[in-house]
Amino acid sequence: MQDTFARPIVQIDALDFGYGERPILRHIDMTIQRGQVVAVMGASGGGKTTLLRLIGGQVRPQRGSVRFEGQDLAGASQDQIFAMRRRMGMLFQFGALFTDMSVFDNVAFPLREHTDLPDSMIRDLVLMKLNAVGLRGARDLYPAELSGGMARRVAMARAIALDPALVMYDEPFAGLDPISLGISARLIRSLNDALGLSSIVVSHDVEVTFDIADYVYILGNGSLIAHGTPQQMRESTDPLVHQFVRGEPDGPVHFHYPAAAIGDDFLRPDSVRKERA
Ligand SMILES: Nc1ncnc2c1ncn2[C@@H]1O[C@H](COP(=O)(O)OP(=O)(O)OP(=O)(O)O)[C@@H](O)[C@H]1O
Repeated sequence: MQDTFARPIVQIDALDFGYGERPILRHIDMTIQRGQVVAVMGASGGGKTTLLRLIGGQVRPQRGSVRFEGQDLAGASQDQIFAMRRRMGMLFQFGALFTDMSVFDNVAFPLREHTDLPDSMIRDLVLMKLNAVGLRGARDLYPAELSGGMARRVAMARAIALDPALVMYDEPFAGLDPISLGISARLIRSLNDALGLSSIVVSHDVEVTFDIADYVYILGNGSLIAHGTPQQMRESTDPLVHQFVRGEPDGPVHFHYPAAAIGDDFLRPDSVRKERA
């Protein structure tokens, strides 16, 4: 019993992954401890969403392993992967609610899809989840009638509908105003603690994410460049971490994708003529 609680919910070892020939993630080691909110951060296109897809078993590593609750996804059958996925709640970028369904039906959807529970029990479970995100009273509204922050909270209620062990949030704060952003962040933390979940939050918002995270992994150029507590990240003297934490435009990570010198691309009609010839 002791071991079950001590064992990390997700363990990633020496993982390499690429789409086709193109490497995306290199030699990733990561541990998500039970009960924690863990942030995965880093520059756009760095492979954060891909990492969530690897944990969800939607794609498989080329090398290394991903274990969920001790079970290696690589050796798992499709049925075992489906069973594992039922223990994971996912909230994708912008929540993606079904627009033709009410708030109630959106949250009921995974329960109707994955269980044989009677309607009366589904009703109670949906109202409990909506209550947890403060929207029990909004059950009959449709997504078009919700603010961005409310829609995000409905998506959270749906992500926890099946009582998952792990919830993965992909950019949960994207496009939210500062107040809704603060509410969503506090909610991720309080749902995690009240329901005994473990959470992974992919986000670009350093301040708010550091506020709620127990541990942070920072990805850069496909590799892990740093990990530690938010405090350790803030105090880091590593120039990459420093640039990331402070959102500085200049530093080891360049704003421009590698390109020819500006003088070679502009202001030289002769070179344009040469290219066209
Ligand atoms: N299905 C796919 N097939 C091929 N390449 C893909 C696929 N999905 C993503 N990529 C590429 O993999 C790289 C990593 O993408 P990913 O979405 O994981 O990054 P990210 O860190 O989540 O980015 P962002 O912060 O902008 O959402 C990107 O260059 C992207 O173009």
